[in-house]
Amino acid sequence: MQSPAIAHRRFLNGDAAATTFPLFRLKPTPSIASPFSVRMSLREDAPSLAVVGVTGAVGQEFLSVLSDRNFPYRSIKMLASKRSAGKKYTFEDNEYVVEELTADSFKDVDIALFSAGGSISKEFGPIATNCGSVVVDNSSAFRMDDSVPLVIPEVNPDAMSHIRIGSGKGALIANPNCSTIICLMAATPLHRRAKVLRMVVSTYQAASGAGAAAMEELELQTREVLEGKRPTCKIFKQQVLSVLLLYAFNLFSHNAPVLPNGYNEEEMKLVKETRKIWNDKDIKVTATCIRVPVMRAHAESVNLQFASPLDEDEAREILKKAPGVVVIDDRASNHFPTPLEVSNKDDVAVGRIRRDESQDGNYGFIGYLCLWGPNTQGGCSKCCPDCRDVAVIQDISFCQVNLRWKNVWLEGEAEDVDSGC
Ligand SMILES: NC(=O)C1=CN([C@@H]2O[C@H](COP(=O)(O)OP(=O)(O)OC[C@H]3O[C@@H](n4cnc5c(N)ncnc54)[C@H](OP(=O)(O)O)[C@@H]3O)[C@@H](O)[C@H]2O)C=CC1
Ligand SMILES: N[C@@H](CC(=O)OP(=O)(O)O)C(=O)O
Repeated sequence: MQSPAIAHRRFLNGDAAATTFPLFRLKPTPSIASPFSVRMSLREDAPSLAVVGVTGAVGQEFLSVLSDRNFPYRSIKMLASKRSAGKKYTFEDNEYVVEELTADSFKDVDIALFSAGGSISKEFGPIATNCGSVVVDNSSAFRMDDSVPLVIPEVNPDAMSHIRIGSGKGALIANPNCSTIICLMAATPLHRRAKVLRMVVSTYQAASGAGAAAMEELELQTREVLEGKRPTCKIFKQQVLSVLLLYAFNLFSHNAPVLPNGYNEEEMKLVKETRKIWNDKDIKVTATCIRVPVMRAHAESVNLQFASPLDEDEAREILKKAPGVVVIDDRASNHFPTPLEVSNKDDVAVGRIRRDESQDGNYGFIGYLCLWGPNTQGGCSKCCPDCRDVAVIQDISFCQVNLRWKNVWLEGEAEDVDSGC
């Protein structure tokens, strides 16, 4: 049996020889470059970037999206732990050496994309902003900090409208949890029309959300089980007793720690982050998060209760027009979103759209969402030279690389600020 290509490896294995991008591409329809298209990503007038956690699943996805979007940059620093220092990657025909992340890493860095875990963000995020970098942080470290915007570009871009890249003034932008992003990408357009009072979410989360090691373990365990071998279990453990969990051919409650109220942290992120992003402390949200043996692309069932009636057909039309959302909802052929179908696609796919018959009138709605990784809706990361919208990277699913910073880059003159670096 041939090994399925795991896209997170596309820049990995760079130890000895430089790795050429891309090792694996899962894009169903490879784009055919127009004879007139000119790659303009590497350019002197573009921001300098740093990717913190570049060797990880999310970091690799950052690189992939930067490349796919033709994101403009004048330089990229590839940063990871001491373990990875010295690894070489080839990205867009240039060779890079992974550097150890240190307090000196952010000199002259305009945009720092962080995906090395919460503790690294807590330690190095402020260092980077003091150096004048705009940090897009994928961890949960600053999400609930009142002074830090928690942004889904399609939902609440205004929350970061005051931030300017290249101004010399650093800033932090937090990326929501992947399950929150998926849910709100679809629920927000409906919320704007009929006001959501209550939301019940059940998730089916892929291995990718747990990092590169979990993806590798799922693949390995699957092989071992099929070959009749004892499966290797290292990644997922039960809380307290540390009993190891078999992931292949199984599913279990999300591996995030369970809190005293019985919810796990992943579930409570959905609750708290929704309130912050919608700026609505009264919104009622309840969630159940489950890890399923799918390599990538999270799925969710979302049940909404509205303040005003909303007709099913109108809901479908709203979703069809929603930025970053695609409707796959063919009842006749039982064709709805699947993780495999959305893998490597940009949009949140929504299907199973139907009135909730357990609620009176048209006040209830059920949908099923599926999403993989990068989500840029009409993002200007294509970067025509006069384009003033620049993509923003944000993390969706395991990468949630959804870079759409409205009017952040190329706006205003850089101020002469002493960054202290
Ligand atoms: N917003 C969201 O929904 C999601 C956010 N995330 C965030 O991204 C983080 C990374 O996820 P993922 O890529 O899946 O994890 P991986 O385990 O695949 O990668 C971890 C990365 O962090 C780096 N790292 C670890 N320790 C250090 C250190 N001391 N100094 C510098 N770099 C270090 C690793 O480098 P090395 O290879 O050298 O060890 C590696 O590049 C998560 O911890 C989470 O905070 C992840 C998934 C979803
Ligand atoms: N949401 C990821 C875990 C994660 O990294 O979440 P967060 O970004 O909130 O730390 C998952 O699928 O498990």
